Amino acid sequence: MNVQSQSKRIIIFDTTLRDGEQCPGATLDVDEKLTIARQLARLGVDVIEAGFAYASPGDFTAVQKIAQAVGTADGPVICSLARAIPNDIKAAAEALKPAAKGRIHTFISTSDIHLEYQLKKTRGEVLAIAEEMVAYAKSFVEDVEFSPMDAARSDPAYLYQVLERAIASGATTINIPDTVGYMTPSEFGDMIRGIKENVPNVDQAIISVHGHNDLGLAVACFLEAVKNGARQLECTINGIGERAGNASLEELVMALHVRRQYFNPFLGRPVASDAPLTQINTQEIYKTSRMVSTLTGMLVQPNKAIVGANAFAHESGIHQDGMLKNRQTYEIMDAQTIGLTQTLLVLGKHSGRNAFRTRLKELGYDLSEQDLNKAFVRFKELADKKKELSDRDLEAIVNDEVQHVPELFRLELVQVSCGNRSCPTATVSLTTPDGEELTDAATGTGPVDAVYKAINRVVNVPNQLIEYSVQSVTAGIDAIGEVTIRLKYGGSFGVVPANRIFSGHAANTDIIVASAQAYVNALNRLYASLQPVEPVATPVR
Ligand SMILES: CC(=O)SCCNC(=O)CCNC(=O)[C@H](O)C(C)(C)COP(=O)(O)OP(=O)(O)OC[C@H]1O[C@@H](n2cnc3c(N)ncnc32)[C@H](O)[C@@H]1OP(=O)(O)O
Ligand SMILES: CC(C)C(=O)C(=O)O
Ligand SMILES: [Mg+2]
Repeated sequence: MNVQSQSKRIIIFDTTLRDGEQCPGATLDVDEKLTIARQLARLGVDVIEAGFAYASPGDFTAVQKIAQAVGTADGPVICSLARAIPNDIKAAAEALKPAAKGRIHTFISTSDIHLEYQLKKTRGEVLAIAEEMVAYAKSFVEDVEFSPMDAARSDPAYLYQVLERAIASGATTINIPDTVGYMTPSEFGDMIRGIKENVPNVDQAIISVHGHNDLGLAVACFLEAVKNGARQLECTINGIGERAGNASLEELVMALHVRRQYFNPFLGRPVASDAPLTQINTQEIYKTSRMVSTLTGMLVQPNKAIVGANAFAHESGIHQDGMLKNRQTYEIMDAQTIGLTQTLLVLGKHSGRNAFRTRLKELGYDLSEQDLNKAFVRFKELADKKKELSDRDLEAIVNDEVQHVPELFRLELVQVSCGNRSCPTATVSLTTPDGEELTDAATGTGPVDAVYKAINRVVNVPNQLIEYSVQSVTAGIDAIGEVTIRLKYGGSFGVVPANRIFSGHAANTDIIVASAQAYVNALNRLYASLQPVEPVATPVR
């Protein structure tokens, strides 16, 4: 059998639930592990290393439950780690029983430093243990993986010998770990080529790689390994794991996806083939990343490749301009490929007019060139003070700088009666655009609601209040209350874009008065925008 050369695709072995969980503070309970395992199956990983069954009763149960619930015939292989010790292997075999496809992953160190100080054993003793324990694991399951721990710092001649014996004893996957993240990519590639060339029975097993990110090189090492014959990659979601973490699944998968034509020849495929190199459903990547981050409490740094908050966000004007003209000017992947809805154009001090105009249009403002320039000056001034400008900031800029709304309706009087034993009632008087003073009253769920209902009876423009906020701008009992209102047009004249928001703003020591003024302010903007096409006015009493 020539297992290795038959494999024209890359097997993704996820160890988030084993090595990933080994990072300080990332401990998961059984249910959390099960939740992640289900998501890993949706993501399409080939193998889930569900835990280290011997390590604790909780890990045993987690491996067992995952084997039962996720390890179905058409699901992933479920794997448990085990030291090269009979009791570890027995526990792994027992926990994996419910899995349709179970794998025991047994390991023992091969570097002199580990042999001398950790295991206190000779090379000959470790060779014999490896051989014996692989055979023992094989007595339980067909699928056995063997790892010579700290392979990267092991004497190559000894490493070849151990691997040959492990394969002869039944290992179907030989996994080559850079346990301490020491190697450079070309050295790692050379190590894999050395194994291919010097382990006589290597074709009877899949060559796998496992690596850590102590020098930030794990993914780069793995890609060199693929070029030299590795066909299984052991990795974790968000790259979590022991110390600086493991090689990150999303980075590996997307590197192989985006650059598949570069990697094709190394897998014996035609260069131009567009067929995926892994069976990962890339659209599940972002969701899986969020889930792992939430459940482990391990935050993802914003500039993390693929899944960081900034991975598909652009702030600088030149990039945003390019993106708006053609996404490929500044992106090598489509955000949708990893399950995000879209690329983000973040408006900040580095942004330019094109992105500013585009976002305003999305918010329903189609400004003339002159107005746009005016608003843009204000935008840059504000952006110097704030890291990121929200849609609300943009609305405020346009409202203040561009739309000098005439005071069509003017608040003359607002009076409320409320308390714990009375129904909140408000009376308002407004001067209308025709100069007439109208008064009306209404009851509501509270004083502000009553005021707004009374104002609506006078103004008579259908609208939907979508935000009301009140904040104090000075300290103490006599603080000034600042009220901000956001509303949408609720009618059907068809002249106001459906997404257009009208904001109103007012400050007063009496928050009921501030609320009434802010509302009238927003209604004036809405009313003004309706005027040229359809005179709604003539308030009906
Ligand atoms: C590179 C890796 O990621 S390896 C996996 C690391 N993961 C973990 O260690 C998490 C789970 N571990 C545990 O829960 C515990 O360490 C246990 C249950 C496995 C063992 O606990 P203890 O019996 O108390 O041993 P302890 O952890 O103190 O020491 C490890 C022992 O295993 C031995 N050992 C380490 N690796 C191996 C191996 N691959 N095969 C055989 N023996 C090993 C060590 O030499 C040491 O033996 P000693 O006690 O005779 O000196
Ligand atoms: C158990 C082995 C594969 C490991 O995690 C390592 O060497 O880093
Ligand atoms: Mg590891």
